[in-house]
Amino acid sequence: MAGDEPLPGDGQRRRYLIGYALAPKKQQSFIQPSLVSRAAGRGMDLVPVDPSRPLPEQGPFHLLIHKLYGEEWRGQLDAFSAAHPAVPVVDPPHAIDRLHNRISMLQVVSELDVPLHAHHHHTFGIPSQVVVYDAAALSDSGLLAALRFPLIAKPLVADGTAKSHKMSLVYHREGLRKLRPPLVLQEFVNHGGVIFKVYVVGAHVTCVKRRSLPDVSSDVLQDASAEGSLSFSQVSNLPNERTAQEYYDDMRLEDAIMPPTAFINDIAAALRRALGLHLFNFDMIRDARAGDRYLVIDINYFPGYAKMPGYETVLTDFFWEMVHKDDDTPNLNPNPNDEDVK
Ligand SMILES: Nc1ncnc2c1ncn2[C@@H]1O[C@H](COP(=O)(O)OP(=O)(O)OP(=O)(O)O)[C@@H](O)[C@H]1O
Ligand SMILES: O=P(O)(O)O[C@H]1[C@H](O)[C@@H](O)[C@H](OP(=O)(O)O)[C@@H](OP(=O)(O)O)[C@H]1O
Ligand SMILES: [Mg+2]
Ligand SMILES: [Mg+2]
Repeated sequence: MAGDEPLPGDGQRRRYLIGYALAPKKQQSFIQPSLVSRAAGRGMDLVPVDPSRPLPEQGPFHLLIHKLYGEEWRGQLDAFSAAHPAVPVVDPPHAIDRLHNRISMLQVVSELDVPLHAHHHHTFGIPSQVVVYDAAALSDSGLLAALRFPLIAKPLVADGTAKSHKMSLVYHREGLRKLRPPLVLQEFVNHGGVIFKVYVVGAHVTCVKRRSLPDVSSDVLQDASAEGSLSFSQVSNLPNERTAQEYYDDMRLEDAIMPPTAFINDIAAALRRALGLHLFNFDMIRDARAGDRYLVIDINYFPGYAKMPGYETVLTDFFWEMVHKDDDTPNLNPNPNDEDVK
């Protein structure tokens, strides 16, 4: 079995097998040779899991990481956990489910318990939003009364498909007609064209700045002849081609001041506890109307970690912690003859 074979010159060291079950695109971006070799250097072998084959035929694993959906896969994971309760599965499907709906995703943020007194005048929350299940509701003025234009229309379901990332910026009521429910209508909040992406890997937290949508001026909102809406997709993930406007945006990106580290860390830790997840990121914007107020607008399961600085080290440390979770003496060399799965 691959994971039980000692490497040449590594005879004294126990090896650990980490199974990953990822869609081909995710596998390509996440499983970089630099990550594989760093993990291997610490005794952990990353091996692909074939979701179409029974898990017991593969492994034995000391840790499973995954970003796959569907009943069949879920059944596989449930059976695996029942047979090997001590082997961590990162993360439990029921906990990931909450991030597949843009209402339940942000509900967690509104219920977070973070001791804000520790952060002076920094506060956080979510933008005002309503869920729309059918087209008739789009002309219900009662439903929209609680919201101020411009709005962002987001597909209710966030399941990783291209469709789930297709958004529209809606300037006035007329622009609502083109929309296809089920969706979330969320207030667009001006934030200086910069978002803060906070990557969480277990206890590790990294915040990076990314380009976002530019602010909407009151002129645009008052221009009745302008288009009622504008469609876009994954603005914070666009390729690096630069127009003149984008050069300008990048200058603003460099100038943008990061939120205080302790503030971000406290939100991340509280989210991690509330969600019961180890691997996710969240997007935060700074409300331009109230300088120290931050709004969480999106949470993603198992995001593009390869874009995070130093991802190999961070992920390798995380894997190490997970495979040694139940050890009494985590930093000592384990018994080389102990080949059992924990
Ligand atoms: N309420 C808002 N106010 C202002 N800008 C917003 C708001 N919501 C979203 N945006 C902008 O739209 C972008 C896309 O929104 P969101 O992050 O919800 O979509 P997503 O497709 O889930 O993104 P990701 O690729 O991170 O999964 C954000 O990165 C941000 O630039
Ligand atoms: O399409 P789904 O399964 O929802 O996942 C995406 C997330 O929504 C994005 O947030 C990831 O990009 P960022 O890591 O830049 O947030 C994005 O990263 P990737 O495209 O590099 O894998 C994806 O993880
Ligand atoms: Mg986002
Ligand atoms: Mg998202």
